[in-house]
Amino acid sequence: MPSSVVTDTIPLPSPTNRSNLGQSFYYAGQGLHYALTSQRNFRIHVGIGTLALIWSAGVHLPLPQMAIIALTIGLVLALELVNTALEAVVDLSVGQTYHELARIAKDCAAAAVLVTALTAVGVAGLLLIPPSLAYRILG
Ligand SMILES: Nc1ncnc2c1ncn2[C@@H]1O[C@H](COP(=O)(O)OP(=O)(O)OP(=O)(O)O)[C@@H](O)[C@H]1O
Repeated sequence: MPSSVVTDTIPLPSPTNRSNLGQSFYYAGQGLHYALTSQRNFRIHVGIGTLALIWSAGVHLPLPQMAIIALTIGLVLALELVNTALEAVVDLSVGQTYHELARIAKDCAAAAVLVTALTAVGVAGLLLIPPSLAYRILG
């Protein structure tokens, strides 16, 4: 967690001020903003995902295949956000102290991101390399 994050506790606003739909989108946007500004890995995944989609469009990949690639990118980004949330909760509960369960929780969450990222690379390779080679050979 970045050292700039304020971890002091303050009272929550009353539930009525937190429960409407617009506010829910606002809070989700805040989460996205936090991940984009503080998590280097999240930015890398956004960049690679964008490149994969541009590549897909460049070789005129059919829409269903493009949708599969978009789905795997979304999965990686969503898990990266869950990983960030879990890191925050672990840090909240153990602070700066070493705890074996904290290590396991963080390592497993990081492994979950890694598994989906490797899967996304495999899927993108399978779907993008053949048409890219054909595109190159046929001009
Ligand atoms: N409180 C803790 N107790 C034990 N091990 C910890 C603890 N905090 C972190 N670790 C270990 O250090 C690793 C890195 O944790 P850290 O919180 O620095 O994540 P990070 O490197 O910021 O992850 P990311 O790059 O995804 O944000 C964890 O995967 C875990 O192995």
